Amino acid sequence: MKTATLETSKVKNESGSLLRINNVSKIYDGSITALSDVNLDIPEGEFMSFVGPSGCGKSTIFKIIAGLSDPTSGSIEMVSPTKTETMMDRNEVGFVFQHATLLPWKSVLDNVGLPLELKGVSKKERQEKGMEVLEMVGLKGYEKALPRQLSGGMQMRVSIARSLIAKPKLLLMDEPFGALDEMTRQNLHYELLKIWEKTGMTVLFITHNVFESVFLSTKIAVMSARPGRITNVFEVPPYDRDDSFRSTPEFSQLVGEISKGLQH
Ligand SMILES: Nc1ncnc2c1ncn2[C@@H]1O[C@H](COP(=O)(O)OP(=O)(O)OP(=O)(O)O)[C@@H](O)[C@H]1O
Repeated sequence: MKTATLETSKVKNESGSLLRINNVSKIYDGSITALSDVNLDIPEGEFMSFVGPSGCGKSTIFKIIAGLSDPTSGSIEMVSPTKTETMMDRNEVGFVFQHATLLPWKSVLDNVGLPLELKGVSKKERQEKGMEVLEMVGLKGYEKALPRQLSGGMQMRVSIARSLIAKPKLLLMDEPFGALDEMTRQNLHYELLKIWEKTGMTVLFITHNVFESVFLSTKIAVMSARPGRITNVFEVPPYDRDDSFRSTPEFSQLVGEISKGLQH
C-alpha cells in the first residue's frame, strides 16, 4: 500500500476563522426541523469532518454554506480580513458529491473545465488549468478519455479535479468516497491530504465512517440525531498521516471516543 507522510500541522490554524455558522436552524416545509441552533467556528486551513446519524442535517449544513439553501434563522459568514461576506459572492466554494456526476459525452478534460466554461473562460485557459488539476489528482494521460472508460475511483478523481479548477478557498465534500472499495478509498485519502496540504484550502468533509474521519481530519464535528446540533468537536493532533497511523493506540482511542459520542 502507498504511504504518504504529511506534516499536517504546517497548514492548519494560522490565520483565524474562515467561516462562522451563527445559530443556524433549518425547518423544511414548515414542520421538519433539520437543524436547530447550529454554531460553529471553522478556522482557515482546517480539515473538518462532520459525522452523525443519517438524517441529522449534515448535507443541509453544506447546502446552506454553499448558498444553495437559505437557513430558516441564523447566518453563515465568511470572515475576511477586511469585511464579512457570503462565500458564494466570492465564488470560492467547491463541491464534491458522493457520485462523480460527470457528463458522459464530454472528455475528462472537458468535464474538469466545466466550471470555467460556465464562467466564459477561453478553451485554451480551461485546458491549461484542466491539465494542472488532472496532474494533481494523478490522472495525467487520461484527459481524452470518456467517463465510462474510467473506474469509479478515477471518476471520483475527475470530480475532485473539477472542484479544484477554480481554486476554491473552501471545499465541501459530501461523502465523496462512500461508494468506493476500501483500497481505492485509502489511496484517495492520501491524494486528498496531499492536495489539501499543497493548496492550504479549508476542507469540510461529510462521512459515516469514523475511521475515515480520524485519518483525514484536524477536527471532527459530531452531530446529534434530528434536529441536528453539534454535540462535540474533537481535535485530532497533527500526527503524520501514513499507514502506521491507523494502527496506533491514539487512532483507536479517538475512533472509540467519537463512536461513543455518536451514541448520545
Ligand atoms: N428538501 C427537503 N425537503 C424536506 N425535507 C428535507 C429536505 N432535505 C432534507 N430534508 C430532511 O431534513 C433532514 C436532514 O436531511 P439531510 O439530508 O441534511 O441529512 P444528512 O445528515 O445529510 O443525511 P444522510 O446522512 O442520510 O445523508 C432529514 O430528515 C431529511 O429528510
